[in-house]
Amino acid sequence: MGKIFIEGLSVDTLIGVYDWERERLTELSIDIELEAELEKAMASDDVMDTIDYAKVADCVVQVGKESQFELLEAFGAKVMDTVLQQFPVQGISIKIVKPGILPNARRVAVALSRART
Ligand SMILES: Nc1nc2c(c(=O)[nH]1)N=C([C@H](O)[C@@H](O)CO)CN2
Repeated sequence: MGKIFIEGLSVDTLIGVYDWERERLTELSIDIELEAELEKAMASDDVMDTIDYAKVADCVVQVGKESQFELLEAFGAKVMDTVLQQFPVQGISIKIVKPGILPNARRVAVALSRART
């Protein structure tokens, strides 16, 4: 078993509770941690034997393009379910950062995780 990380992935999506947030896209920054079996790729040196992090990143960007959630929590659930569906990972943890949304905080974030059942 091993881990693959994608850090600071920029994802534009329609998200937010308030009317003004639903008039434009918001740029989120997402950290992703994937738990996966990496022994085969360690031996073969072949990208076909691992989780291609470029494909995971494209998948998450696409989820952002297609979704219109109010809450970071609901968006995060969709991201995790989609990655678990499309890639042979054992588990996924994500941190979704929404910068500059509160006047008195640099950023807000939620951290979520799911394991394959
Ligand atoms: N736990 C959460 N709280 C809030 C969220 C959220 O996604 N999760 N979102 C909002 C608004 O959309 C925020 O971006 C602006 O205040 C408020 N609280």
